[in-house]
Amino acid sequence: MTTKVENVRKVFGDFEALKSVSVSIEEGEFIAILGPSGCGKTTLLRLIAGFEEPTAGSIYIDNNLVGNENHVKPPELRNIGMVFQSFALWPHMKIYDQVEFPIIHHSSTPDRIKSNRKKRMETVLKLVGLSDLSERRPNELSGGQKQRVALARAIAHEPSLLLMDEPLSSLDAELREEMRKEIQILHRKTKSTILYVTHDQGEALAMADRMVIMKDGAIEQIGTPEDIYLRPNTSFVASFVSKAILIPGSWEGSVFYPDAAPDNEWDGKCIASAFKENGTYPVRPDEWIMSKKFSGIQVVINNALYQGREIHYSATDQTGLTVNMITPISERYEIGDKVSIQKTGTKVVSVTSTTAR
Ligand SMILES: Nc1ncnc2c1ncn2[C@@H]1O[C@H](COP(=O)(O)OP(=O)(O)OP(=O)(O)O)[C@@H](O)[C@H]1O
Repeated sequence: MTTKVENVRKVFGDFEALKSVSVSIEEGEFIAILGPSGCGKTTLLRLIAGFEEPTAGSIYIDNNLVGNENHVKPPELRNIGMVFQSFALWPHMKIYDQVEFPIIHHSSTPDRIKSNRKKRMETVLKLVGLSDLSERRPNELSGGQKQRVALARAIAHEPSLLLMDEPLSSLDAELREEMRKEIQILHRKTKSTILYVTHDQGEALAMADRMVIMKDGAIEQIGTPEDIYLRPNTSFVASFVSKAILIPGSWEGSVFYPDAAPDNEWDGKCIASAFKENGTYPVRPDEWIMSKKFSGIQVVINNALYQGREIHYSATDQTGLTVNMITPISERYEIGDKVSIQKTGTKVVSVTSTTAR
């Protein structure tokens, strides 16, 4: 019962919004699609939903061909549920009727649900905590409650695939956090397959079983959150997801020598070949250590943001490269301080310095 996108291309006029995208989603998986604005996330979701026709390639849901350049099965005949960023609720309809709508009208709704409609409605409304509000209309609900109606409507007919397009983007930070948890609980309870579009890396890292990282209409990397965060395959994934900076230097096998501190040796066994080919090493802000006592890349601190448990420093090296660092609160430096920075795990070369604090 997988969903498969095979070599799907989508062209609008003379603009190629998707360039031969392929991805296979297993039953019950939570997949987050992450990428900058305009990279084709929504287009991919709309193609899977059946709102768009592929220019080339094929889409399969539950092993059935649902779309290619000659044939597009309409959304209501695909076994899917959808949640949009705008909620898309009908203003004059009671919550109960909104949630019941797909059970009655989707031809893919299983007969056991159609014939036990009342029971299913009780279950779904309870699952999203709306049992007491079902007689209300959308204008009588808060943002979070409306979001839950949209979720309930999307899952009521037990779709095999749930498509969510930035479903939390119109909620404030607190509600967003709460709804994130609810979606995760819902996923665990319903075991539905979820395709979740977002451009919030924290959200994707926290929620997904696997992440699909897109750029310019193509997939850059597919992997678990840990793979993507710790072992990016491309410069784009390293900087977009992990906020890594690419340090220039030279590679000898799996050892890296940064240009700015060539006596330092960085272990690069887990670094992808793309970085070895372009002579860089990706370092995340939390991977730096700073000191006046060891030899490393010399930088001058130009900004320090106190964040309670940690400090976010920004510093510039002699070439003008700006490095962002997150360090424990115990390490305090002033703006204008000259310090050495090294990647954690590097063999430390001590220097005798009278300026050491
Ligand atoms: N119907 C259309 N006609 C022409 N161009 C379109 C159409 N739909 C999308 N595009 C273009 O295709 C590209 C991908 O759009 P899409 O909405 O998929 O991006 P996105 O990654 O979801 O972006 P965002 O995060 O801003 O929602 C964009 O450049 C967009 O302008």
